[in-house]
Amino acid sequence: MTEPVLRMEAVRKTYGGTVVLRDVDLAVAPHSVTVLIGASGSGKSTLLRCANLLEEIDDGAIFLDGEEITDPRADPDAVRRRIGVVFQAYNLFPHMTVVENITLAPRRVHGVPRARAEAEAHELLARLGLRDKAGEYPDRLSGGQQQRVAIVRALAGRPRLLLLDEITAALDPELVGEVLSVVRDLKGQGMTMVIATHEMGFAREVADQVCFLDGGVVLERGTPDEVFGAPRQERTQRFLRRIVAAGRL
Ligand SMILES: Nc1ncnc2c1ncn2[C@@H]1O[C@H](COP(=O)(O)OP(=O)(O)OP(=O)(O)O)[C@@H](O)[C@H]1O
Repeated sequence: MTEPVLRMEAVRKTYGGTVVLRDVDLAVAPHSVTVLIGASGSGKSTLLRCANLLEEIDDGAIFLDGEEITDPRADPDAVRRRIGVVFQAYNLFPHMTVVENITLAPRRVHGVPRARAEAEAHELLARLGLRDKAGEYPDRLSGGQQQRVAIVRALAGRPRLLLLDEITAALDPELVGEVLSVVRDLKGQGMTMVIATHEMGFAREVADQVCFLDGGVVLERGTPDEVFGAPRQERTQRFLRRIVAAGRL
C-alpha cells in the first residue's frame, strides 16, 4: 500500500481534562481529499490543529510521509513548512500588499530569495485568478479574494499537504462559490487536502474520503456515497437528517 501523506494513530487530545479527540485514526492517501464533517464542537478544527502541530497531542502518533512528526525530536518548523493551512479568518497583514503577505514567510522564515519568492507568488496568483491584485492592500479586496490570497499564501511553500479549516464560514454567501472553485481546481491538480467544512454539498462532491466526527470520535468514514447516501450509524443519520431539513444538502 502507498504510504499515506498523513497518518494519525490513536490520537487523543484533551483540554483541561476534557477529551476532545479520542482514539482518532486517519489515513490520507497522496492526491486525495479527506473531508471532516460533524456538528460544531465535534473536534474537526482540533484534529487539523494537531496535524499541523499547533496543538500537542496527549497520546497516539502522527506521521507525515511516514515520518513521525509527534516524535519529540521532530522539528515543528520543518514540519509546518510541509503543511499549508488556511483558516476561517484570512489573517492577512493589512499594512502589506498581497504579494508582500504571500512572500513574507518564504523570505523571512524559509530564506527564499526575494526574486524567487515573488516570481512564485505571481505564478500562484495568476493560477487563482488574482493576477492583477498583487500590489493591492487586503482592504481593497473582497472577502472571497482575501481568502484566495490566504490560499496562495498557504501554497507558497509548496506544501505536501493542505489543511483547510472552514475556509468559507466567514464569507458572504455569494463569495463562497469562488473559493470552493479554487479548492476544486487544487483537487484537479492533485493536491492532497484535509478539509473541515459545513458545506455538505461541496463535501459530497469533492471528497474521496468523508469522516464523520462525533464527540471527538471518528464515528463513521467512507466514500461520499457511503457516508451521505447510506450512513450506517444512527448518529450520522440524525446529523444528516438535520442538514437536509435545513436545506443544506
Ligand atoms: N483551546 C481550547 N481550550 C479548551 N477547549 C477547547 C479549545 N479548543 C477547542 N476546545 C473544545 O474542543 C471541542 C472541539 O472543538 P473544535 O473547535 O475542534 O470543534 P469543531 O468541530 O471544529 O467545531 P466548529 O464546527 O464549530 O468549528 C469543543 O468542545 C471546544 O469547546
